[in-house]
Amino acid sequence: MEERGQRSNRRLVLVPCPFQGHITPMLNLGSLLHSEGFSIVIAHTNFNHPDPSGFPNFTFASIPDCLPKDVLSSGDAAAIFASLNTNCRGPLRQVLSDMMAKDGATENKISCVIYETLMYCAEAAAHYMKLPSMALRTSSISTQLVFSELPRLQKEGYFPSKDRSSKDPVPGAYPLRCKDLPFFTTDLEPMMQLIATILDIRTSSAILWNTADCLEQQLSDQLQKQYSVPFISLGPLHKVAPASSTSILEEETDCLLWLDKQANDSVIYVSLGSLASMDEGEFAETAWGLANSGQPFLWVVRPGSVRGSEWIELLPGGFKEAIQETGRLVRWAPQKDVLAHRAVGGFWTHCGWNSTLESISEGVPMICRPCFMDQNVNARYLCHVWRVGLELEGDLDQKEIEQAVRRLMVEEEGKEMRLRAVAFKDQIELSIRKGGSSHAAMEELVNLIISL
Ligand SMILES: O=c1ccn([C@@H]2O[C@H](COP(=O)(O)OP(=O)(O)O[C@H]3O[C@H](CO)[C@@H](O)[C@H](O)[C@H]3O)[C@@H](O)[C@H]2O)c(=O)[nH]1
Repeated sequence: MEERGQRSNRRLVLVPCPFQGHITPMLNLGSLLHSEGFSIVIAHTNFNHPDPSGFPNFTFASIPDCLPKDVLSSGDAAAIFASLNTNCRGPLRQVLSDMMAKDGATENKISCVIYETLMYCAEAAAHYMKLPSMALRTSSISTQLVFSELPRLQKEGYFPSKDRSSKDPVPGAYPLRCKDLPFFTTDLEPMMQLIATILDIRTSSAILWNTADCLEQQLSDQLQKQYSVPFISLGPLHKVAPASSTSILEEETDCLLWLDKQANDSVIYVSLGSLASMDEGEFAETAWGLANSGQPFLWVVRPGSVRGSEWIELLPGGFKEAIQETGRLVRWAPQKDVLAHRAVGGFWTHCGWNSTLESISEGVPMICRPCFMDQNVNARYLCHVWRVGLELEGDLDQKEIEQAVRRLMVEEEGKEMRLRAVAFKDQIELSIRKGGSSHAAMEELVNLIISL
């Protein structure tokens, strides 16, 4: 087998999708492959480009995405990804071609293009340039399995669900109920087309997953039957290859000092990730629900995440005074450090896949409040299959929030969830060590790249 020291002339071009929850796992993957001796190039869009200063060992190549402002501000995922892929196809081909021309007769060659499936134009660009490629999925295998069932469920009338609160089981999609099927905030047909494109791996040599076997092995075996290329489950990538900060927003790290002053497992951390938002009424209910729960809380209110305001202008009167002792609000937190802090005993999450993995990896149980897309599926698995979360359903109501916080943080039910979450944390730690499944997956990936 090729020695690690001989691999630096093998260049890997990584193409992330330019949103926080997608950039992070790709940069983690880059760090992992760099530690295996490969040279890493990040081919990124101008929009939301990652900060190269945290990655002195990587080369960064910019792709002009020309993403129109009105498409971006529409929040229409299908339109945004259609535009990104159409606009980036030519420039990405050019970036690859320039790199290959520069390489000339030297030994430093592109061994593989690894792209996030939402940047599917990279598969076509790599194929056109006769370069091998691999796809990285940044959401769960359970979600992909459900995505693959959507055309059938649409035909059978289960999707999109007519009643978004229906708890009727979905035939052939255990453990999902109608309300757990992915929820799209925009037109259905363009989203179905986008999903079909993501599912359709044409020329790539493997699908890489940011997941761990202790969570999704059975689902992986099931979905693998639909594909001829191997699945490689490398995650959780933030544990396997912690990269320096990949945050697009500035982290308010002094909240860690505030956490230092709190008792073990006492704080509920609240964050809806990088995209989800709430309206003014939901914001007020959340504020009072947290304040009245009696538990200390650290709440991320991302600028712009409360519709109609810049930041926290819409906080109800009297709230700031009420939480002086117990609460802390930040714009953006160092989430992984927060979840790893001994004082944090629970996480109210929107169930984005990164947040899900980051919480489970630290043994932190969750209040699950999914907003859209894959988050409903993740929430169902968290609450029903892995049993490390409780669901906060229906319209947000301060009394119900108070109750959910107490169930998770104080009551027996929450303690049992914490024990199960800690058991997953232990399994994950084993899986990333030598002899574990994610470690073995990394070796498989290295060998596959070398063999291409
Ligand atoms: O204050 C904060 C809040 C979040 N994060 C980080 O931001 C990321 C958020 O990712 P995720 O939890 O996956 O949520 P989204 O940003 O909403 O991610 C998008 O991408 C995910 C991966 O494909 C999908 O699962 C989600 O549904 C989709 O909305 C995580 O790594 C967090 O650690 C911080 O660092 N600080």
